[in-house]
Amino acid sequence: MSLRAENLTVIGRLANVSCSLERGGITAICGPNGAGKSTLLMALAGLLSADTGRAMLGEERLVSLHLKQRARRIGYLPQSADIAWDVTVRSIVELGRMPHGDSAREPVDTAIAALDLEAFEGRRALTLSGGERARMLLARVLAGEPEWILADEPLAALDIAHQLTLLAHLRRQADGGSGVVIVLHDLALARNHADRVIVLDEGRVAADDIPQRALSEEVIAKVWGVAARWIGEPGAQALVSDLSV
Ligand SMILES: Nc1ncnc2c1ncn2[C@@H]1O[C@H](COP(=O)(O)OP(=O)(O)OP(=O)(O)O)[C@@H](O)[C@H]1O
Repeated sequence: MSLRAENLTVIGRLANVSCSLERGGITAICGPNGAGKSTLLMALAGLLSADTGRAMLGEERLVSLHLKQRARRIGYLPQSADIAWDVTVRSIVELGRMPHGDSAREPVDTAIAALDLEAFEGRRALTLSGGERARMLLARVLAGEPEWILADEPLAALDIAHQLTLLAHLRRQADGGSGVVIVLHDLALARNHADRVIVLDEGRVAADDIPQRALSEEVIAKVWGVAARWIGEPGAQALVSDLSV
């Protein structure tokens, strides 16, 4: 069942954006600051109504889906999430089960293990570092076992080892049939790990393709205004830029 944006316009933020995503892969949304990435992700999560156009899950309009039903199918991780309660890490992860009305042990344990949080389970959530907190909040999303995982910059606060662990976990979710959509600023991570990349520029789709084409040196020069080139083996490439440009 596809997740789609159909001619979505949010005035001042997105202009006539269309895309159709299928489960079973990782899609990265990239673009400069203010390009509309978070706005598109929120619309695809059903959290924002468009001025014109619509976001659809299969044949249903996302904004008309019942909240609980939508939360069961789409797990959304915002860019910066504050924790309001002084409770344990495990209790926060268990909140991911709310749409199901249970606190089933197995998915909570799996999510905690996937994010390498076993040692923190009993800790008060408010005492975690930024990266640990980011892992906990993603574990909460995973505990809900949604069909779609939509995450806004989930790797930003993570060290390289946890970035790679998390990407491997998202890959397993995608291989298992989930749809994974992540906003990424790190173009090398997008190029090396996504199956597809949507590049936004000033609220419009500048590219929507396999990473090699969507993040070509030409697209990067046009959209980011940076002269950069890819080096290294396919799947393990780095982007180098000339600082004098
Ligand atoms: N609630 C809002 N009301 C009005 N304008 C907004 C609102 N949220 C974001 N914008 C504007 O919409 C545009 C797109 O914002 P958005 O957060 O989607 O960009 P982004 O690509 O995710 O940026 P970044 O990389 O900086 O996180 C920006 O110009 C932003 O200032």
